[in-house]
Amino acid sequence: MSGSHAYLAGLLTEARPIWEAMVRHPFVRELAAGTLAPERFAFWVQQDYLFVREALKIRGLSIARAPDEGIRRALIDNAAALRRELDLFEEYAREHGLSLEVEPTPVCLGYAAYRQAAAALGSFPEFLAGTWAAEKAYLDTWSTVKGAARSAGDYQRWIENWTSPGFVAWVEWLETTLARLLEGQPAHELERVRAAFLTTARFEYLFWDMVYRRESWPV
Ligand SMILES: Cc1ncc(CN)c(N)n1
Repeated sequence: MSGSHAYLAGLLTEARPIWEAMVRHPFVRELAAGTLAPERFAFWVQQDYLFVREALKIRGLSIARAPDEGIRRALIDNAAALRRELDLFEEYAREHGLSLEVEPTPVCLGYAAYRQAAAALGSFPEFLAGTWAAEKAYLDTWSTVKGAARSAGDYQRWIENWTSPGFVAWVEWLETTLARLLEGQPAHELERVRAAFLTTARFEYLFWDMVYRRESWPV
C-alpha cells in the first residue's frame, strides 16, 4: 500500500465512530426495518432533492477546477449520474403527490454551502476528500439498508442507485484519485484533507439526524 493509500485508510479508521453513528442512526435502522414514519421519509426526499440540486452546481465548479483531463472527464460522467439522482426524487414526488418546493433546513443549507465553499475556495484534494466522504457515506448507508431491508418497496430505486456497480466504481475512483493526488503533498495539505473528510462525514450524520427529527428553522 502506498503512503497516501495508507493515509486514507487511517482516515477511515479515525472516522469509524462517525460512520457507526451514521449507519446505526434510527432513520437508517427504521428504513431497513420498514417502520420509518412516511412523513420522515418524505422530509428526507424533499431535503435530499435540494441537496442534490446544489451538488450538481458543485460538480460544475469542480469540473472547471479539475487538475487534469482524466479527472475532468470522470467528473463530467458523474454529473450525468447526479442528474439521474434528481430524476429519482422527481419521479417519487410525482407518484406520491409530494411537493419539492420547500425551503432548505439549516443543516441542508449549511452542508451544501460548506461543500460549495470547498469546491470554490479549497484545494482540489480537499474538495475531493469531501466528495469521497459524502459518496462513501451514501454507499455504506444504503448498503446497510439493502442488507437488512425486509421489504424495500418504495425505497428500492434508491437502494439500487447507491449500491449499483457504477456507484461502487465511482466511490473507488474517488479514493484512488485522491491517493494519487496526495503523493508527495506536504503535511499541511494532508491535514486540510483530513479536516474536509471528517467534517463532511459529520455533516452526513447530521443530515440523517435532521431529516429524522424533521428539524427546520426554530424561528
Ligand atoms: C446528503 C447526501 N449525501 C450524498 C448523496 C449522494 N450523492 C446525497 N444524495 N445526499
